[in-house]
Amino acid sequence: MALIELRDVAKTYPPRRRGGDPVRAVDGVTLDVNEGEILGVVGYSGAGKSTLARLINALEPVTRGTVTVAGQELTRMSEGELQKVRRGIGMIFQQFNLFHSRTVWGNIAYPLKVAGVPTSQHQARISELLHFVGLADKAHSYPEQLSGGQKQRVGIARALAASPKILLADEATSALDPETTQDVVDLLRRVNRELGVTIVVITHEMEVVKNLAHRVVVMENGTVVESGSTFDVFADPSHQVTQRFVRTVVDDVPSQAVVEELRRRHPGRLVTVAFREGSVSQTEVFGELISRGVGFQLVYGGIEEVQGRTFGNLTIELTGDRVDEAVRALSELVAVREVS
Ligand SMILES: Nc1ncnc2c1ncn2[C@@H]1O[C@H](COP(=O)(O)OP(=O)(O)OP(=O)(O)O)[C@@H](O)[C@H]1O
Repeated sequence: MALIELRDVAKTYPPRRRGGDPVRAVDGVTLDVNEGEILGVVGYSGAGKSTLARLINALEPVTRGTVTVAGQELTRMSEGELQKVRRGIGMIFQQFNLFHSRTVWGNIAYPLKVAGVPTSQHQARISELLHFVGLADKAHSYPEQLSGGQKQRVGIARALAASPKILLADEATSALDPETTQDVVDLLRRVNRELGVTIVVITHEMEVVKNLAHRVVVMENGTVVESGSTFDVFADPSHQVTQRFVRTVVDDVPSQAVVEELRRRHPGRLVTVAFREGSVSQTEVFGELISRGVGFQLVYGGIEEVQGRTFGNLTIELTGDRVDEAVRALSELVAVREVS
């Protein structure tokens, strides 16, 4: 059984205007989050990602369907039981949501108090958390004295204070620069690997998903339009929304404007060849060309690495007498697209 299970979950809000239509923020989502995994939830603004997070951590009731966390179905729980579930789920946010009038120490102590951890145990726990997030020297600083990345580290320490099994990260890196984002991504990976915390990462940043998530779901208009392993989603995005997201970080297929430029400079036959680690190697593909005396030149594309496996699209200009025969042979081995 998955740690989090959503079955046909819907959340509808009342119309924004009198006489308007109800807002279907989440509209029939079924998904599992397995224990120990990092799931990326991707979608444009308004797709329903934050609403989904609020349904998972029981901040709001569903309109339809069921949410089950660690075997317990939320709709069947009393408010007291729901509070316990919420305590087992840490949250971090884009704007960090720290208490500005409290020190770093005070911010991390807060959830310990709420969880009823005796004050005598605070010192050891807070010190352990500060070391884990690399802020041992900032215990007595106030949030305004910290950088964005440091604030998010405090947010992570605070979210982990009561030892949750699940961490929900809602656009947690969206306010950070790329380098700081990578530091926070590295820290979240340690949270997952070293502490065994299951993480749901809600984001529109594909670089974060690529570097962090094991699996991805893509949302549009409250529904899941695509899901799969991070490798498969990046290597072979099928839905148009997914393709647009993936293109923000993987730009290995030439756009129409680039094709026109390539055509001007390369009179030979242009084809795009898709490579996937674990299937046919580049040596085999280029071997087919060489054995037929076909000239080739790489004119566009690149090879990416996701989850330790490589994939990519290479656009090649082919020249020589036996090009047609070579393209037929290549098509037996890999996906080949004509560039026109
Ligand atoms: N409390 C609410 N009352 C009414 N409508 C809401 C409420 N919360 C969200 N919505 C609407 O539900 C839809 C989904 O919103 P949601 O915030 O879940 O999307 P999102 O993918 O997280 O987008 P963003 O990244 O912009 O927050 C939007 O149309 C939003 O206006």
